[in-house]
Amino acid sequence: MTETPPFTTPADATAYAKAVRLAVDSAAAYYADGTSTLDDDAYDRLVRGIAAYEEEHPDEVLPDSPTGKVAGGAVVGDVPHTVPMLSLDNVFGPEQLADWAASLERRLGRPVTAWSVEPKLDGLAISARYRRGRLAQLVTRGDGIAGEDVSHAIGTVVGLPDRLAEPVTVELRGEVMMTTTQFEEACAKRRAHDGTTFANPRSAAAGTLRAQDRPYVCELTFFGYGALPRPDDDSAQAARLRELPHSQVMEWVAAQGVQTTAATPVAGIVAGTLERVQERVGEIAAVRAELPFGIDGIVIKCDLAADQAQAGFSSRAPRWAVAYKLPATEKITKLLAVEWNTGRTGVIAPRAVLQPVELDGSLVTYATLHNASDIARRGLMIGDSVTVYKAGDVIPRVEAPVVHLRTGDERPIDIPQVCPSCGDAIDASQERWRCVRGRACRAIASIVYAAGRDQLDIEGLAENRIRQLLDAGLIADFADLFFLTREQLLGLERMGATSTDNLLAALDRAKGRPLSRVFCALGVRGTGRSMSRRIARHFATMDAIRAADPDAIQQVDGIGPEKAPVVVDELAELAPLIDKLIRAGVNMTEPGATPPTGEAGKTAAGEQPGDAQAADPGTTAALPLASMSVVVTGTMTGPLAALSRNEVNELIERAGGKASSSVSARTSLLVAGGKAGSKHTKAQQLGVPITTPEEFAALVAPLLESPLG
Ligand SMILES: NC(=O)c1ccc[n+]([C@@H]2O[C@H](COP(=O)([O-])OP(=O)(O)OC[C@H]3O[C@@H](n4cnc5c(N)ncnc54)[C@H](O)[C@@H]3O)[C@@H](O)[C@H]2O)c1
Ligand SMILES: [Zn+2]
Repeated sequence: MTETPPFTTPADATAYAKAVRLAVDSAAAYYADGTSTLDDDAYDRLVRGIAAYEEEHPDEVLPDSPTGKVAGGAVVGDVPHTVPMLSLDNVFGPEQLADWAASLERRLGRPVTAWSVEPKLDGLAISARYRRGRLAQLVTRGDGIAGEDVSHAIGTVVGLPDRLAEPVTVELRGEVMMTTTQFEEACAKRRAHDGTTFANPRSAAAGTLRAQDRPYVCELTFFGYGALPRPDDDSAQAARLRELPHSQVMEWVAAQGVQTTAATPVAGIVAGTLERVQERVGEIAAVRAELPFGIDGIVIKCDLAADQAQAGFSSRAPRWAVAYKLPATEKITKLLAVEWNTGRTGVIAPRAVLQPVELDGSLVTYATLHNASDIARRGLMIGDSVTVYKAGDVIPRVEAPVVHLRTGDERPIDIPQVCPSCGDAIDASQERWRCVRGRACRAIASIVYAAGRDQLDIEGLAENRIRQLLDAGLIADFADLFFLTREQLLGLERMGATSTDNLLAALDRAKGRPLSRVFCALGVRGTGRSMSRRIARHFATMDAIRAADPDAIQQVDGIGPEKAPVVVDELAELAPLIDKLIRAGVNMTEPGATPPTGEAGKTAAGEQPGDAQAADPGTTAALPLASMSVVVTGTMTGPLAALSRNEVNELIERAGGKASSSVSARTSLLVAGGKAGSKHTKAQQLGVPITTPEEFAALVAPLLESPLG
């Protein structure tokens, strides 16, 4: 398997010239404001094709070819750099990394003593010139030899102080970027100003840094990755900075009050071996999706100044450093269609159908479009080229149309006038559209969900039977199931005495399920299985849940200020259904849980957040998985073999732990059964303890014996 993404070599001189033109134009647009018609992957493949052609036809190389040039030769500047600001060469996998290291060591004639491994921040390079400790000038990279003065941005860049701790004259180099929060704020400001947004954080940062006369100010972030004394500075301080290993230069930078990645989950490290380098690459890749800022790879450098000095530079990049590229999280593809679906709760949501595209290692065909006003705001059309983003476990989303790729054949997106499921009217009073029938619109879906194995687990109640009951007018929601009589059931077609008695018995068992299952069966928007368990454990009774206001609901782990009012509203809407369930004698308590203290009718638990959080003191701390975050993957064996994944998660939570679906640096334990895949690899990379299903069953043995409800 080759590690380099595929590329096409131009067939002849004409195709080569065309490719060079496209590359130069794209790079010019990319560095100006990020409006390139190519995504990074397509650009990189284009340039590799150009390079391959030039290797075969060295006498045909065009003067404006992007190969061997910083920024593809597409950018200029008028402020000369004291030391060139270069690009980085790329590797795409462990073999290429090993090849690169081997050729570097051949050049040095000795092994590299130590490697420094840092995240490759996805912003733009900047040179920050300090004079006697005061920030005097900001210069972009430009063509590497000279950049553009952007000193007007001084004061808007978090992490780049006006004054250093010491009155030194030094040039700091690093990346200017936008964190996720800064990007969202910037988009909101721009939307309020002219109705448009930025395509992505990188181009937002590029545009913001160069913009001089915007009526609104957007905040940026700086992370340092280098410090250079002036070439003519012969002070002891300057000599020291030139001789220190890169890792210690970075400590000095941080001590000056400048932000580095040291305080982030992807802090730079020093690695003694290439194996450790590769391991760190895996660790950084594993947490990428959870970082509050974008990275597009890992930078590997010789740590020692002597190694760097001896390795030197090519015209485009240092020979002592390389960028290990991670798979792209953003690509341009075609919007083929928009589907509108009415969900279980009556919400009508648009979904983008895309020309399939590989993002962060998986093939993406659908992406979320949020709602109708979002589509209008972005001005999307069918047939548009759109940028799509996906990283880790996030749901892929359409970011923006690439407007200048339009051909004129694009068509407006049809916005439904009636509910796509039942044809009734749409309630468009909120951003999130709903069928006026609400949950009743898709009653069948709600009932199938409620009867499912992870909710009420009503054995033998298949979808066609539910449809039959709905059509016969015997039920309208799932609470009605509990009022069905033997006679009513016997009166149905294909329903014999045995099936009837089995179903009635199954319904009787379902009435005794724990509150977590009953709550989950309600299908409250924004609460799935694990959230339902947390809510049930926190409040212990349905009465307590219903009495909670948004503040009180927010005491539950994972419910924020946005979700809390939705849960409260949903419960109000579901009140008749819940009342009916209570009348039917369905259990409304969570075994083993105690209601929050101070809970007496309508008490606002928000006034005593401390009390509310300490829901069941003492008891949880003694449980085998107290305060542990546990992830389960692969096929369960031994005592766990008979349990569904949801039941294993319930077991984890009964044992005091938190069941999670993805491995991160915060995971305490991975239970890995047969055929465990990427989660197992990720846990190994992160050093998360791994256990077998059998060992895990032994650990939670006392709780395994208790009934599953
Ligand atoms: N879409 C397009 O049309 C288009 C056009 C041109 C370039 N590009 C993209 O830009 C890339 C090449 O651009 P480039 O030369 O600006 O960057 P690069 O990928 O060659 O990397 C060099 C840059 O990495 C940055 N960097 C981040 N973290 C660093 C660290 N810890 N240490 C040192 N440097 C660090 C610095 O800004 C440095 O200038 C291409 O891979 C391509 O994907 C895209
Ligand atoms: Zn409807």
